[in-house]
Amino acid sequence: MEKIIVRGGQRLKGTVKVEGAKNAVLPVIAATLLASKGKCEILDVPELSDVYTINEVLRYLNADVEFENNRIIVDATRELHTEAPFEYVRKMRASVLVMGSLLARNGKAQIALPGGCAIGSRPIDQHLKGFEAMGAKVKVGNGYIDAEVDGRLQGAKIYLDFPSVGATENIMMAATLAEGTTIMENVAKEPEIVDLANFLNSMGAKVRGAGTGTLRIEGVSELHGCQHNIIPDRIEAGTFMVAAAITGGDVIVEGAVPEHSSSLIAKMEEMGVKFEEVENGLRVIGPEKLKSIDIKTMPHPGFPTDMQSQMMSLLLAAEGTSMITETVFENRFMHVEEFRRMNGDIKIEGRSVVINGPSKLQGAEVAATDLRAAAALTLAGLIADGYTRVTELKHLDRGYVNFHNKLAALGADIERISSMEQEQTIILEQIKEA
Ligand SMILES: CC(=O)N[C@H]1[C@@H](OP(=O)(O)OP(=O)(O)OC[C@H]2O[C@@H](n3ccc(=O)[nH]c3=O)[C@H](O)[C@@H]2O)O[C@H](CO)[C@@H](O)[C@@H]1O
Ligand SMILES: C=C(OP(=O)(O)O)C(=O)O
Repeated sequence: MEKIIVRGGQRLKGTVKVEGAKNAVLPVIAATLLASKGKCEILDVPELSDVYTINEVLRYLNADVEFENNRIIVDATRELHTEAPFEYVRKMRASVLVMGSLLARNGKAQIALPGGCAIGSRPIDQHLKGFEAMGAKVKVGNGYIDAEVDGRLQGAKIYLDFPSVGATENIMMAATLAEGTTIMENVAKEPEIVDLANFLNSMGAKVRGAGTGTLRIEGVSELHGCQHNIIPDRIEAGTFMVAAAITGGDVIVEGAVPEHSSSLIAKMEEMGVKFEEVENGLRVIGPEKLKSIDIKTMPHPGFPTDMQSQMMSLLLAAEGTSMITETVFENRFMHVEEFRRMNGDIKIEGRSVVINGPSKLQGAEVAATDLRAAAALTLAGLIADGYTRVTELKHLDRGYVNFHNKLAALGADIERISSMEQEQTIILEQIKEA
């Protein structure tokens, strides 16, 4: 079983470069299915397992996909198939994002029901409500969602009950080829929504209002290929900001876009972390003592749920009592038990956790419960006494490229092992040291 083994105590220093954003590239790849003419070229693509999975979904749907050197070329000009089966959707929920494109291109889509996951039940009712408003007939049965429209989708007025990122993206993609204008209200405002809208517009779509609460999409009759650079990953950037802060380090996070991380930066500044804008990124300087704060996760521009577990690591190191309230996902505290195994003083109270810091963290074997938890437990390991072993790295690989190597380059004492033999060598070293 693969593990990350990290020994705490090193102050991080140096420069780390962030990759293209996972949550931007997945919808952009799904949107390439809309191009019935020409190829799409996507640059700054991170080499993540999720990217390989969505590429497989596209190939299954009869598109050609080449992926090399952080560049993807998609040719989706042939007639497309209409089904995304469970074997892909189970691996990665974002596979449902092909539904809007398929409905718009083919008038038909069959997608396996995604089901729940480690962070909550994650229904897709808002996606389906949007497709129905545009004239699709949606049936759910035998583990599949079947959506079909007679002729073209029709522009509609759609109000989302919650600013869901996935529903905003899926409906926006479908609306680009609809007849007439679609107005979407209470939509998500994440930077990844803006990136997708920019990509669609480069393909010939007419999407206005991305980044605000209302989107206006004038349908066009066809879309073509184009070239697009993916925005930097604000969650990976934020994870390295926390790595710098938790170790009292001094790190330049190259590619970090301050406006994409303003809530995170504001909360870390409240804790005493210093930020300096530098060319191409942000310098992050950790203080000697971190102050406790309260956090509530919210849709953008509120505090991102995808940084909640990493901030939990940081708050474990802060002086005093902090509270984190999770409002986006109903079950995103699975990592709390793992932090407790490291001697973290955390209590769950409904949708909040109370953290009494600073905890004297101890190395332990801990299991990642989702991709951000994998990163967060590794961050805690950077300051824990002794060795921390993080398992279930398949989660980490969904969202981070070369995480351990990037931390090692900043001075962390960390390695990733893939065999019992390697682990035994490390245990022998530990025994010798003790
Ligand atoms: C690939 C991708 O971009 N993933 C991100 C995306 O996930 P995702 O797009 O799945 O997240 P949503 O914004 O849709 O979900 C937020 C909340 O809305 C609920 N909901 C959503 C849709 C729906 O039809 N009905 C409904 O009830 C969900 O169960 C959840 O509680 O945004 C999340 C919120 O910022 C991030 O944590 C994920 O990293
Ligand atoms: C929850 C996340 O992603 P996904 O929606 O792909 O599960 C995440 O990136 O933290």
